[in-house]
Amino acid sequence: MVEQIGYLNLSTGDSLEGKWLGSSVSVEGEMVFNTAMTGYQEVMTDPSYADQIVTMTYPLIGNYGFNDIDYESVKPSLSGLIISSPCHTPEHYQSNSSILDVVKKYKIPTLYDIDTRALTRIIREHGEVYGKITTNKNDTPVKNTVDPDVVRKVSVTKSVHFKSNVQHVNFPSHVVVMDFGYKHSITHSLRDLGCDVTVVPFDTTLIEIQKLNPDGVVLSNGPGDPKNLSYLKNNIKEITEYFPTLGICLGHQLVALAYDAQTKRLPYGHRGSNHPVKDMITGKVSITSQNHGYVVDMNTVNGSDWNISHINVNDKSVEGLIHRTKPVMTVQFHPEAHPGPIDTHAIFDNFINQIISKGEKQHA
Ligand SMILES: NC(=O)CC[C@H](N)C(=O)O
Repeated sequence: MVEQIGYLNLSTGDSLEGKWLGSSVSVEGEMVFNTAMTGYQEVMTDPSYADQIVTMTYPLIGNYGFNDIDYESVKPSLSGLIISSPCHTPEHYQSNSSILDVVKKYKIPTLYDIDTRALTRIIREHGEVYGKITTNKNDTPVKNTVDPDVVRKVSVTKSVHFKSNVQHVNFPSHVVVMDFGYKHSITHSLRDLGCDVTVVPFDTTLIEIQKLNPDGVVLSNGPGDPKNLSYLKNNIKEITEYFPTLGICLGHQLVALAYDAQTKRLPYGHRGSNHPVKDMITGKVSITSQNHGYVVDMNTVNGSDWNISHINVNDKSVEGLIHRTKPVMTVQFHPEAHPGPIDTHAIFDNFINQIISKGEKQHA
């Protein structure tokens, strides 16, 4: 195989030389890094990475291949991928393709033989970094290549219905998932607990959701700066006033914005599968899967309406909110995991318990 040289040019002025994996297609994006040691398939197919170039800090990528089960979306949305060593001889009983097959099939611009740990240090030092994968060493990236309307690119445009995976459950549960770029594991988790699920476009109104007659609503994860969706504030607030609601990641940030809290950019994001989070009610610390560049600013949360339910142990940022009177809870981390530990999977059980026990008070 003839190895073709490619460059990752950064808005910091740095240029890193690597080799193209698959075809040499130039692309720009926001530089982010993920520290998970496994789960590259789930990371590459999580729609929250749209418009971003993802650097995997773990050096060997592709060693257990790709399978049909672990796709988190229909197709990858990330702009580009940066790795150290691709494995061309995967070993796993479920594997049916290699990293090279996948980046070729989905035309993901990818460079390898890059010192991803050195690159991560640059991102950590500068915080907001944009990059261009290119064959031209002198091609400089444009500042901020994240489309303010990026969620529209990954959301469904028509609703999709899924049946529960469980035959006999003793409660009727139909959950609407508002799709800001949802990971399939969120719907799998709900269906495994006995819920029928309808995934609806991100801008579906309360009235349209009421016509579907769900028992609860989940606001999904998704890409971009949550403030770009501030125009949905009133609709999201109305939904939380009417239905038991669970917000996950972007969904959590949007509920906070709907109640006049503010979000802010983290210095370089939390992306990986070993982020410790403390449950402020039980005191228990769980290891969580995370992928976010923004957080809710603790000082702007209205304490008379909301309790902070979870805190990040490392940087003390807000990781969860629970409404004092309404059945509304939100988490910044990923209870559905994929990749990462399932320590916080009970968040879904809590949500279903909220649906069951909400009584009449929400519509009053
Ligand atoms: N995974 C997500 O939902 C990410 C939320 C948001 N785009 C952020 O980066 O903070």
